[in-house]
Amino acid sequence: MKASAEDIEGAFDRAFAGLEQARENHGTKLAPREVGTVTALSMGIASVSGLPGIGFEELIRFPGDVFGIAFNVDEDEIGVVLLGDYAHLSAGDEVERTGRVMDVAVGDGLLGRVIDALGAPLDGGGSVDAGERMPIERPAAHIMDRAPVTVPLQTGLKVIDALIPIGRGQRELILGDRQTGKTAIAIDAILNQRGKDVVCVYCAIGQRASSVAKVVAVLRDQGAMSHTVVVVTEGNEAPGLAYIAPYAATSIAEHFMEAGRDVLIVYDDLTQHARAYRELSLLLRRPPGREAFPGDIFYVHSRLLERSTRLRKELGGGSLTALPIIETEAQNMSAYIPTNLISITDGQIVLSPTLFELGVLPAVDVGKSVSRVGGKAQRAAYRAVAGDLKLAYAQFEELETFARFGARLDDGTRKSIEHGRRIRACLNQAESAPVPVPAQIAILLALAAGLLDDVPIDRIADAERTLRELAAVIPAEVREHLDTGDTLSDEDRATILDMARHAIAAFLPPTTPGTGPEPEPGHREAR
Ligand SMILES: Nc1ncnc2c1ncn2[C@@H]1O[C@H](COP(=O)(O)OP(=O)(O)OP(=O)(O)O)[C@@H](O)[C@H]1O
Repeated sequence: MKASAEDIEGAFDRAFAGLEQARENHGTKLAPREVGTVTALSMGIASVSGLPGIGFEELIRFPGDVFGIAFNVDEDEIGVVLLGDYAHLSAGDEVERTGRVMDVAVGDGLLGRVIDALGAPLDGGGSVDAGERMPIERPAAHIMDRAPVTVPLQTGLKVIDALIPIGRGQRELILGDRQTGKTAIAIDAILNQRGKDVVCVYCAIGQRASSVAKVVAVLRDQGAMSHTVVVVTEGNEAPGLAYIAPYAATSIAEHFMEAGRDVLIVYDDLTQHARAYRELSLLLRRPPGREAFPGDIFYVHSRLLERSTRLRKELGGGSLTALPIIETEAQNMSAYIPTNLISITDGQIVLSPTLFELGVLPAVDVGKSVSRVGGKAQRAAYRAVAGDLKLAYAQFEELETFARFGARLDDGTRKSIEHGRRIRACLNQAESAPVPVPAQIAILLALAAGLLDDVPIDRIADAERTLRELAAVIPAEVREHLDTGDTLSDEDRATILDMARHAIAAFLPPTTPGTGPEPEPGHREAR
């Protein structure tokens, strides 16, 4: 006898009811499990078939708890970026959809920790105690949720705080050839946030383990780890990890920002990030463009850096300041990645190997460096002297070339060169030795007033140190004005200059009675 449609339907209903009963009896939930198969493997990439419902950037689980991100989603094959050691995988392995995108642990529990791009601890300090997880890719804050950059982020480096100031919420690129002190500048900026309620995230991308260990040791020795999270991917790891590291680090930083805190993030460096992405794209057979980078490399970096901002007061008023680092080759700032990043960021600090060799440290090329929004955030006391100093320094850099040829110089030119030399010497600064604001102001005021012009150049370093120490004895009410960022009154300025004049007197050359030292007629008194 043939079964009627009703009979078949009834049989299905009974079967489902049975299943439902079984589920209830066992207290379990039935969930579909979508599995596919690995069809091919190459360096850090797997091709997978049999997952028709997969979403873009969905996380896929491979055997041995290795995860991968669905990057190329085609009709019958998926290109997956592997996040971890893939040596044990082979074609034919079964993979499983997870139904979620890549996320990372965030929260206060991460402070003081060194973790990898997946959030696993690398410092041997036990599991990471984090309250929440956040996706690594998140939309940047809406334009109406952003506030203007008006609060300075002091780096403790005189040359930057005075001439290329950075504001909270700004993105300032650090670029230079290899071994020109790029990392040193970023680390000094982190060290200077001690006791200032600024959380720092240092993201090392594709670096040597020894370099990262050195940075972590400096942060630890100098007491800066308590406010810092370090996210690390090493050069020998899967390129997928290097690719996700800055996004994961940004989510960690954003969590603090959204809780109303000020955050500083350092990406060291995005050249390695771009190379990792190029490697992945070429393996995924995406068409190469300029310098073999894929066409969307600009978008990769712009969507990362757009997440740095300052939020409106109603949203907590937190900020995320980014210091991305880029390595140039033979000072070529017009290569693809440097030009992209220069156009994405709000300014750049350019480091010069020539200055580095001359012992001008930090080797900042002031002429090529710029901060497009930081000027508005700079403290008034700096602003009063920064313009004159920058002009005098730029003039000096131009004239210095002539002086090298041994040309005969007129008095005015010679004076400008001597003044410029003293500015350069005073802006010199050792590594890991940030200078507090009052000390910086004392030095800059003395410089702008020409007080140091008669000090022999070989004694400038000592005179600068004396001025730095002077900051400790500046009267409390003047210090208060310096700390709050108020405009310095004429009296405040006169007090500081008087103290500086006395302190510097010890470094002036001995003069025959009645002949000097003259009160530098060529120089303007500080306003
Ligand atoms: N202000 C400074 N005073 C003295 N030494 C410095 C200073 N800044 C950097 N250095 C030294 O210069 C060297 C290079 O510095 P750093 O590692 O920061 O450069 P980098 O450009 O980040 O290098 P890489 O290209 O390897 O990333 C280091 O040995 C560092 O100690």
